[in-house]
Amino acid sequence: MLKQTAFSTLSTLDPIRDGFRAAIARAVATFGATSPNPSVGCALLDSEGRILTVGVHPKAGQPHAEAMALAQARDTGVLDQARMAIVTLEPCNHTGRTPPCSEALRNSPVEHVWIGVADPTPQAAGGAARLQEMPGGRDVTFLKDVPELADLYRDCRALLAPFQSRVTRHRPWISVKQALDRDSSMIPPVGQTTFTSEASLMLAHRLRRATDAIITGVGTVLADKPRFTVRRVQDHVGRAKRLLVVCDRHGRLPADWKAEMEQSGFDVLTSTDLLAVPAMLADRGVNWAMVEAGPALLKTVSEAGLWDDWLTIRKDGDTDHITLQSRDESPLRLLRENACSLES
Ligand SMILES: NC(=O)C1=CN([C@@H]2O[C@H](COP(=O)(O)OP(=O)(O)OC[C@H]3O[C@@H](n4cnc5c(N)ncnc54)[C@H](OP(=O)(O)O)[C@@H]3O)[C@@H](O)[C@H]2O)C=CC1
Ligand SMILES: Nc1c(N[C@@H]2O[C@H](COP(=O)(O)O)[C@@H](O)[C@H]2O)[nH]c(=O)[nH]c1=O
Repeated sequence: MLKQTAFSTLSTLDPIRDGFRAAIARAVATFGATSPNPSVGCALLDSEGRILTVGVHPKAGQPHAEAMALAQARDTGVLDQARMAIVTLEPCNHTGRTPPCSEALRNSPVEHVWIGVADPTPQAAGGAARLQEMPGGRDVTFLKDVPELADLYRDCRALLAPFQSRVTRHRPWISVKQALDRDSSMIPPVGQTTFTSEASLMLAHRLRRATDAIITGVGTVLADKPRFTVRRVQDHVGRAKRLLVVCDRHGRLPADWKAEMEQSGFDVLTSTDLLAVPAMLADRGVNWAMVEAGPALLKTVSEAGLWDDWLTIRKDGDTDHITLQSRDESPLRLLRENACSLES
């Protein structure tokens, strides 16, 4: 049952749940497009809990999710019906590249703001307090205070995890994707660079789309001459250049392959020290990086605890057996669970 407020006409949390689900699903599709900013979604609901519109932050420098949702509602003539805003991240309270979302919501008919997670940056935090400030204050509820919506709180943390990782740990969220053949070998048959199923490759390409950087080893480059492009799913239109870090201690990286990769939209960097790569990527605004490397580099990644989630795709008959080792707030779990929203 909802806490009764002067304006609350809802008798269940279902519309709030649906609003968060829609905002999260749409925001998941922006993974890989927003860095150095986070992926954020905002749903506007009317007094009956019907979703009026869902907005996302499409790209750094463009409007935030709240501003997008309010603009969409205005453009479609439903803004005056908006009573609740559901945002996966606390509305910002500062003038950055765009004006504060706390003010935009205060200037709207929205009476109640539901917030997924608090903003982890000191510059942007304070939006909830500003929304509640009298006179003209709005009701604010944080998901962490609603035990019935704990699953959505977890999903909002997963949505923010790449950004949160960069700003609080100065390293991107790091996802490993490892394909294993039936005999547990990572080495593809002669003449091939991959051996997993079409569905698994689709997931691998979704992960490429969602991440800002790929970390690989020079052994993989020499063996496979991989393309590392996003092919099986539609990539973000006009996305920033993706980074490719090749761990290479002895300058073995072929110059012609590097030039080809740069032509196909990568910024290619080399590193002689894998352990220094996370901070180097964070310096460049990378929120989420994936590792596509052979057994030698993966051994160090594992031993150094340099990963946040680890996807193992094991060939198993005609299908593959996929396991994900991760913490609660894994964005890769969220990506898998919301796969259909990526194709829309
Ligand atoms: N199944 C799968 O998921 C995948 C399979 N593969 C397969 O793996 C094989 C290649 O594996 P492998 O030879 O192990 O290649 P890797 O991609 O693991 O690259 C190994 C190289 O990385 C460099 N390196 C290792 N540790 C560090 C470190 N701490 N800092 C900096 N550089 C480091 C070393 O370069 P240096 O020699 O300069 O010291 C080493 O030779 C290929 O057959 C490929 O097809 C590749 C990717 C994924
Ligand atoms: N073998 C293997 C993978 N291997 C990774 O994919 C790279 C090839 O990428 P591309 O050139 O873009 O097709 C290869 O070099 C290695 O990094 N990936 C998988 O999803 N499944 C697989 O079975």
